[in-house]
Amino acid sequence: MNPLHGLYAITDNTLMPDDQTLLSYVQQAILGGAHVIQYRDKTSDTEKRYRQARLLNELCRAHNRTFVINDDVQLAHQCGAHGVHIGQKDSAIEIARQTLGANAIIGVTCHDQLSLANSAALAGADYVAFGAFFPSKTKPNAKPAPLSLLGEAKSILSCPIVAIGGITVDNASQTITAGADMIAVVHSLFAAESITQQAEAFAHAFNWNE
Ligand SMILES: Cc1ncc(COP(=O)(O)OP(=O)(O)O)c(N)n1
Ligand SMILES: Cc1nc(C(=O)O)sc1CCOP(=O)(O)O
Ligand SMILES: [Mg+2]
Repeated sequence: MNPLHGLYAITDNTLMPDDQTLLSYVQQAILGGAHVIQYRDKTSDTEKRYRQARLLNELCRAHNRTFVINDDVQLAHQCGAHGVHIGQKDSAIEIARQTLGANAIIGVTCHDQLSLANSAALAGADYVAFGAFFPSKTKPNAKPAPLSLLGEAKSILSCPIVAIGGITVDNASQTITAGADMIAVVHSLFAAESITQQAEAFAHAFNWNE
């Protein structure tokens, strides 16, 4: 299994408010074919975040899935995650690398800007993320990005490319055809009636389009 390819599932502290729901939803996503899991909890409950990050790390390791923490380099280090996803206002890539080591996976948000992706790649990012490609229920104010950006990025970057923002089963193939190696999804996956079936549908989008 390519650890940086396919469906990239991002958790949500509103849709999955307690430990049991979080673990159950993520397990269903994994069974449906999610390759990468990101723990994204925007609360300031340090104790809960540490506990949940450790639980998810165990689950992902047991299923041989890539586990990444959003924003928090120290939490990624403490819970033993494979890596961290950092935005333009989060820690610097150099700090994340120093803290997590040479083998850690460091992903970087690049919004709609190739120049940010170039800088991130030069600084050692393992993947770059662009978005938002469609209106997002999770982040309604995310700046829009054009699909053409994915093809342009593919032609100049050698690291994997993530597409994010409002991705659904219906529009996923547009991002894959345009050049995305991974599609990062919150709402359309974790608010689905059957998370496993929805993850399968996203995973199939890669088989049909590559
Ligand atoms: C895979 C992926 N791509 C982009 C983001 C957004 O990161 P950021 O801009 O730091 O915003 P927050 O997620 O922290 O609100 C992401 N988390 N994951
Ligand atoms: C966390 C995040 N970052 C974005 C960006 O554009 O950088 S869009 C987004 C939310 C993704 O959730 P959904 O799949 O529900 O739209
Ligand atoms: Mg962030």
